[in-house]
Amino acid sequence: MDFASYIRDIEDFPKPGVNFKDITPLLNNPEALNKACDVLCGFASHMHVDKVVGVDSRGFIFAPLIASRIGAGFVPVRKSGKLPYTTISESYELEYGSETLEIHTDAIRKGEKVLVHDDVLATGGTASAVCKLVEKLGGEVVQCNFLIELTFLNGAKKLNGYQIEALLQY
Ligand SMILES: O=P(O)(O)OC[C@H]1O[C@H](OP(=O)(O)OP(=O)(O)O)[C@H](O)[C@@H]1O
Ligand SMILES: Nc1ncnc2[nH]cnc12
Repeated sequence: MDFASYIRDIEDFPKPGVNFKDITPLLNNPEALNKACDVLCGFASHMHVDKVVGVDSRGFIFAPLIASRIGAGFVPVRKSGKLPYTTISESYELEYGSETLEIHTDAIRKGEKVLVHDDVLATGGTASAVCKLVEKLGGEVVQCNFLIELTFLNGAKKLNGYQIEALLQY
């Protein structure tokens, strides 16, 4: 399937100079949505995964679908102030700003195998902050998987040592 034909480029969003990859046309098409989910699950078919961590907010679209299909639990990592129970946090820089992410302290147990999912890997700031949160709780990141990797922003370098998979690379 030509997944790239379902990704729309939006120039200068959310800031001048950023070419935003809009995934909503892919989500809007039932066949593309289902097949994209198949591929993302396929990336993890050879490994045991206890938890799939999805990143607020676009990471929440596929992460629970992947978790449900592969028989893992889903863990939301949220922007600060949104999670109600005890949290730990990490601050980071991303392609167009800076943010703080939080995770519930009881979301991952020591030794659990964790798949980190997000829609886009750009500079890698977000995903590397998520990996730090998982590891602070004693989890082992077995894969970071994305719908889209923007290779020219070198996010993979920031995730050095982690297995990275992406459905589409630009
Ligand atoms: O690799 P990076 O440079 O860190 O960028 C990638 C992150 O940027 C986007 O999230 P954003 O913070 O825009 O939030 P959203 O999902 O709520 O739109 C995207 O969904 C990733 O989480
Ligand atoms: N260029 C981009 N398009 C969509 N999401 C992003 N997150 C960070 N950079 C992005």
